[in-house]
Amino acid sequence: MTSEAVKVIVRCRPMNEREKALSCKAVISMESARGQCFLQNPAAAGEPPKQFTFDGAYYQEHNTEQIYNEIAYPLVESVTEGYNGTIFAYGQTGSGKSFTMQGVVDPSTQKGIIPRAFEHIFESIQCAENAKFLVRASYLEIYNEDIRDLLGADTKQKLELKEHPEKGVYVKGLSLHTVHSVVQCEQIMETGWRNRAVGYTLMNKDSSRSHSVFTVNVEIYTVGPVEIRIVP
Ligand SMILES: Nc1ncnc2c1ncn2[C@@H]1O[C@H](COP(=O)(O)OP(=O)(O)OP(=O)(O)O)[C@@H](O)[C@H]1O
Repeated sequence: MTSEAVKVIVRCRPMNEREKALSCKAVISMESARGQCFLQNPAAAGEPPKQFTFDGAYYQEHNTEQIYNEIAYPLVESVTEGYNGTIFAYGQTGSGKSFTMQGVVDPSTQKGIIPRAFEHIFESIQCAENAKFLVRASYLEIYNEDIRDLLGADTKQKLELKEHPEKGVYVKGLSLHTVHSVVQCEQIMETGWRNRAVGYTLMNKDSSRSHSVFTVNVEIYTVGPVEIRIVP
């Protein structure tokens, strides 16, 4: 387990074509080894930059493989051991949340955190001795305060947020899909992705315009001394 319960990292993407065409200047610089990020006010060039420190600072040349290995790997590893974990991407439209979480196939170093987590989980399952696993996935979207099941029979139907005294907060009626392989996980991710509300913003022509939560639920049945750990 890592020492801290919550880690915060920052990632800066390269300029897009629109920003290049407008001759935009980068106001961010980073000292990645120290997790430091510097913001220069372009209207006050003489002033020292504002400085922020994170658990990780990833600049334009860094890729998702590095971010996964350094940040996500220990968290996903702990999930395969029976703990809960969440990876949460936050940022304005066009900042690269989908690029980091979902990623691209080419180059392979930029494959997203979600497909990397699939591979990681199924590799752990293959290596595990004396344990059986049940892996299920769900994918929901929050758009204009409404919750929709991206993998449900009716993806337009609004679902309700409920609270259970033992289970905690949950979405009533959200479908759970049993998956047996990385390929099945990828298919589910693609299906859900196609059902998301997309649109155009000035910053991003393929903006998702919504929040989404992809959950992998791993149940571990240890064979031998009776022990069952359920990871929602
Ligand atoms: N690290 C990166 N390297 C190269 N291209 C990137 C990087 N991050 C983002 N991009 C590109 O920038 C564009 C916007 O990224 P993305 O769609 O991931 O933003 P987003 O934060 O998910 O936006 P929205 O909230 O509008 O859905 C995409 O074309 C994506 O390919």
